[in-house]
Amino acid sequence: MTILRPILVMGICGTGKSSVARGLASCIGGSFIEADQYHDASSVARMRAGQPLTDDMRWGWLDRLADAVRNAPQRAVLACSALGLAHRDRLRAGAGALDIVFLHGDRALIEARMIARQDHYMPISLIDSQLAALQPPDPAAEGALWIDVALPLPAIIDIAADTLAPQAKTTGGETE
Ligand SMILES: Nc1ncnc2c1ncn2[C@@H]1O[C@H](COP(=O)(O)OP(=O)(O)O)[C@@H](O)[C@H]1O
Ligand SMILES: O=C(O)[C@H](O)[C@@H](O)[C@H](O)[C@H](O)COP(=O)(O)O
Repeated sequence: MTILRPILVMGICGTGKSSVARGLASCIGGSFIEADQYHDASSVARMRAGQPLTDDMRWGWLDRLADAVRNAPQRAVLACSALGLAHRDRLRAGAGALDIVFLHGDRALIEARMIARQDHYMPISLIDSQLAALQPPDPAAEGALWIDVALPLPAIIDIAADTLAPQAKTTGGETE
């Protein structure tokens, strides 16, 4: 039996983390984990008010996420911004080594998608602080697959599944 690494789908707000991670988990028989659901209420209120989180507000959140990844019944597929190297290191400290899908793209495109997105607490004004905090993951050192979000969602999911879980994709399951 092969031990597969959990998958982190990361990027700034509006890049499609939730959409890609949900679709990828469904495609490979993994467990989708949505980081937005692990914030405490004060963090959500702060972002809703247009204030970025500080690292002190992020550590506990990242630790809860690492627990969720470790305890996932199937291969975890985590949608989480994980903008900085220190944030990813914190996840890895609790959850072990990760495969990474890094969603990146044109700022204007991402902004347009955030404007079109309904019912989300994250204001468009936080794009700038997200970009300032972003430390793109090194493809070699961190094992990160970079995908341009200009691609259609099904194509992004296909590339990620083909690269990170080809057997699960073709067999419809992870056990072997
Ligand atoms: N590849 C894509 N092409 C077109 N629209 C997309 C794509 N990925 C995501 N979207 C849309 O963009 C918006 C932001 O996606 P979402 O998954 O909420 O991003 P994030 O979780 O990174 O904030 C949503 O309305 C989603 O339906
Ligand atoms: O989908 C989004 O818009 C983001 O994922 C957002 O909801 C997330 O909660 C923040 O990114 C907080 O975390 P950071 O400030 O560490 O990115």
